[in-house]
Amino acid sequence: MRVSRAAAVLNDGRLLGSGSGLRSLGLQCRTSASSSASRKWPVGSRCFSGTSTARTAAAAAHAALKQAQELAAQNMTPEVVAAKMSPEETKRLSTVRNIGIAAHIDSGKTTVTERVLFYTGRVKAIHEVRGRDGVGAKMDSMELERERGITIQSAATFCDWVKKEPTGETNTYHINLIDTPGHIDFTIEVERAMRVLDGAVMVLCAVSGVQSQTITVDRQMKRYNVPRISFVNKMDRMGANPWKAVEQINSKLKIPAAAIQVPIGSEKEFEGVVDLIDLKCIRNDGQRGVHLRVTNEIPEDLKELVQQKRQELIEKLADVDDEMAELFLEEITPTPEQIKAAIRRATIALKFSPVMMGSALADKAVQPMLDAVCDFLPNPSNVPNLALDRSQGEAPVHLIPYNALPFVGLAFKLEENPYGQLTYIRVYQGSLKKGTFLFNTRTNKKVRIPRIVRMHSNEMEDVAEIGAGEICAVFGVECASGDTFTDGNLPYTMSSMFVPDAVMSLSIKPKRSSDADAFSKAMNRFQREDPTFRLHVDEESEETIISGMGELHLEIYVERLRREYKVDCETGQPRVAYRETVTRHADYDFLLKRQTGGPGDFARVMGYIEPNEGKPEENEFEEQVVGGMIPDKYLGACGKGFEEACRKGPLLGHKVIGVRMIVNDGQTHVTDSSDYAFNLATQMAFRKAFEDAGGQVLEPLMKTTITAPNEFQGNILMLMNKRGTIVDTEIGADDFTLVADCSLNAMFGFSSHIRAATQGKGEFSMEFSHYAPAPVQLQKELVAKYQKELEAKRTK
Ligand SMILES: Nc1nc2c(ncn2[C@@H]2O[C@H](COP(=O)(O)OP(=O)(O)OP(=O)(O)O)[C@@H](O)[C@H]2O)c(=O)[nH]1
Repeated sequence: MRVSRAAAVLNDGRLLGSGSGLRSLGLQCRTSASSSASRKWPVGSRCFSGTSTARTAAAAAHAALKQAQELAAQNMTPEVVAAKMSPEETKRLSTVRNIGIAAHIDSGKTTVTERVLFYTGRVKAIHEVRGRDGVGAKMDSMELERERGITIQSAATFCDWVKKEPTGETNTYHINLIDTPGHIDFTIEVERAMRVLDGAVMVLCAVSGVQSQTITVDRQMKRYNVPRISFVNKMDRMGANPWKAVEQINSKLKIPAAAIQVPIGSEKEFEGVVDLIDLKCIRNDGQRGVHLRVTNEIPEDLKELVQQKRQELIEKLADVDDEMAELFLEEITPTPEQIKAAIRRATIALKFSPVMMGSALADKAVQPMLDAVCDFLPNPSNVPNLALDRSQGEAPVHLIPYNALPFVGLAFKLEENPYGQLTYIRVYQGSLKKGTFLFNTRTNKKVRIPRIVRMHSNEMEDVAEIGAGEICAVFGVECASGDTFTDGNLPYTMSSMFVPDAVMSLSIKPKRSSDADAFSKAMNRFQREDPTFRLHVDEESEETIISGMGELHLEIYVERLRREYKVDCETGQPRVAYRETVTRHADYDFLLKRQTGGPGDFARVMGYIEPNEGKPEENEFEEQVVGGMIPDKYLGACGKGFEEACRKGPLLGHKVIGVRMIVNDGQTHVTDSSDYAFNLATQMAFRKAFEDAGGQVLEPLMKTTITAPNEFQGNILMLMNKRGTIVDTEIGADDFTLVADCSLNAMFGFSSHIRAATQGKGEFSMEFSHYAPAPVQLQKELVAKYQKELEAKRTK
């Protein structure tokens, strides 16, 4: 028997399944295989019976299930899926876009989104981020966001874009849009957006180009195979250079990219763009640039550049697209339609990113970017979406965004608002009607959907039904972030998103004891909404500890407590989330024998602990007892004892990871043995063996990306030598990028060091990479401090 429960509990916060299995099957997957053991579901086991209406419903459900499984059983490309859909479905889906806007901090995501909402008629007036009118951008609805001018939570909205096609006809595209935060501390917001979106607009600053956080966002887009177009914003700024951004997308992000526009004028004189595909000039006119003035006359001084950049675009496309390569080899000049089709194919195939440019703040060239969203980003049927069929050993199956098929959706975000709990759902298959029942595949519970809304930042619009491939929010549904919902007939589950481990913690307590209720209410809510925010009570110090992705992340929650719940808190110093592990094999033989009058406690456990080879962040418990020396009924208690011991390591009281514990022998007593005794004996045996097995403190290493002008390279190298291991450097024409694995401990206060070393021109971003042994001296100091604290408590 293999008890894997310990691993499941201890690995909270890790990637829920890796997806590599699917990839190795040759499937381009956007999901990852869940590793959880599956209960086998008999297909169609939830049958209707009784009335004839019910029987008709049962027959319909059965037919739909069969159709879904037949379609899913074929290894379909999105084209085949599209061919199977009715013309009405194909038409509906062809105009749906689910997109995210993601970028480095302050690149202008929110400002761009505000223009998108204005030009699509979603908002009547434009309000700027930290604008003088004091209103703030629509998508930064939280008071804190407006005050600080940063996005903390991703916000969803939708709008309709009426696109003029080259033929003169118009098509209305329905765009679901998510504006995501730029700060790494709120990275979970980007992760969950990427998990459910079909495409993205990557915004870059025309002066800074690819920045440290652009690289992180790029990794997230790659993790979920999200096709993207790029928008070089801030073309009105001094020093704007879109060509540097294009070069850096190619060199730093390693994505073949080419501009599809050329700027007309630059900096303060920036007027608009020349479209390299249709060879037209596009300028904005009217208040807030609502009108587009499109002309065929290309300014004389731009003609050569336009020629050169158009040729570069065609050559780049020929590198990544077969049809374009053929035309290129035959020296045929492609038509605008052929170029557009090649860009669309290559973008959706993740081989290319078309680059546009403009200035959101100056209301210039945003509309062509919206056209590009429709032209080049996929509709929901263009990207494969997989679920796991639990009736077939979790075999991957394609979901088809077809309204008539049984429902499958993923709850990707929870949020509490004054009307109750709101759950954001991406509908992958089937449609969702108000009042219907859905089945939560994790809890096996049926839930009624009383209300469906479409979100527009913090406002909402009620709808009666939402179609396949769309995003909506529902009220009154008890669930967790990442739960799969089906109609109850499909034994499908979808994998969830990547949840990074918390790396920083601090102690917190309300200043007034009367605030305890409000405090715990707020904490419950924050934890439900944000899987990277955790809370626990330290048993020894009895302190409440919150942990998260960084100082800003925790600071924002402390501030939200004060503002939204009127709870003022005292906080301790930020602490690093260390881990503990073992370095070698050690045997144990532990006897617990206590007689304190009445029934005693007796349990003997024998075996060994060792490093969990190949799984350094997981724990595993295994029993190899022969001859029933420990009966089955106590082995479960041993497993639990191991889990409990791993929650609080012997060295520092931090979590234990990467340890395997084997129980292979033991002894019981007729009257004094119990679950309690075996649980306790295992914990004590573990603690003792931990010492013999070379216990070690691990510290989080952060993948740190630094970008700065080239002249500061020496200074940065000096800074980093003390802090970590440099894993990559890349020197561009003006600035360089350095990637290093740094100990989080060494990074406290790093922002002021980097500012001093680069005259404020350098910047950095950090994300958790892995755990590694802490320096020996630090380990000694930490252990000594912890043991002293324990001793002080014992003698108190
Ligand atoms: N000059 C210039 N400034 C811009 C432009 N777009 C945005 N800005 C300014 O850049 C700053 C940041 O803009 P935001 O839209 O908040 O950027 P963001 O990427 O959403 O920021 P975070 O979500 O906090 O990462 C604001 O002061 C904007 O007014 C632009 O096209 N030109």
